[in-house]
Amino acid sequence: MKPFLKNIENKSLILASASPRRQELLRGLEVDFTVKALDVDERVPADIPAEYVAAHLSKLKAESYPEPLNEDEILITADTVVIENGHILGKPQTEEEAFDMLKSLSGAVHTVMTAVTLRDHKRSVTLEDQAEVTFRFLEEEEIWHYIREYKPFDKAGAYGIQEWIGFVGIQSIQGSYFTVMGFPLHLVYEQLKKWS
Ligand SMILES: Cc1cn([C@H]2C[C@H](O)[C@@H](COP(=O)(O)OP(=O)(O)OP(=O)(O)O)O2)c(=O)[nH]c1=O
Repeated sequence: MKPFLKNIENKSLILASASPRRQELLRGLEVDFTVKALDVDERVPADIPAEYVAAHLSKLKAESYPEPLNEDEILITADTVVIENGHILGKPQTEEEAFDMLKSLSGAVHTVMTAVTLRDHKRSVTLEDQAEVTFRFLEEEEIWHYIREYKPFDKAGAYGIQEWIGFVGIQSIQGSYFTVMGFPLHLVYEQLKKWS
């Protein structure tokens, strides 16, 4: 297939992300890329307001890339946070923590923010997007089924919109599905289109 984006044909895209969802979604833009996993300490200073955390961490991931970028390379990093009542819900560490997170999201609206940073040898841009997600009321048995069968310990807020709990539990979203899943493709595409 001939890709639509011609201006980046001679570029080497590097997705610095361990997330299989981001890899799957970036493939959808008809671009070739390599994947490098980064080891970044994602603890955030307590004084950063919740709405700035995704941008902060996506920039930090881009800055942590260990090698200088060649002229033809474009680095892409991202971060997703779930904000519930002004508080960040990160990745749950235990089943109990996952249960508490999903219980707090049940029957309520929360915000998902994803930031993406694109960096080349001379510039860096961070783009942000957010979506409002409404969960219907979740029964405790439904929450436990999801945690035990799907083990959402690698997901912010303890859920994946692209999995069972998303199918049965999400009543509506306002914003991009892909932003909730962790990678706002339309923003990445628009930025790649501008860069050559
Ligand atoms: C809310 C939500 C999050 N997620 C995922 C996206 C992210 O992978 C993860 C949030 O953690 P992140 O820290 O954004 O990403 P990551 O650690 O998985 O990968 P990396 O830092 O290497 O890029 O939660 C879903 O898959 N579906 C969802 O509905």
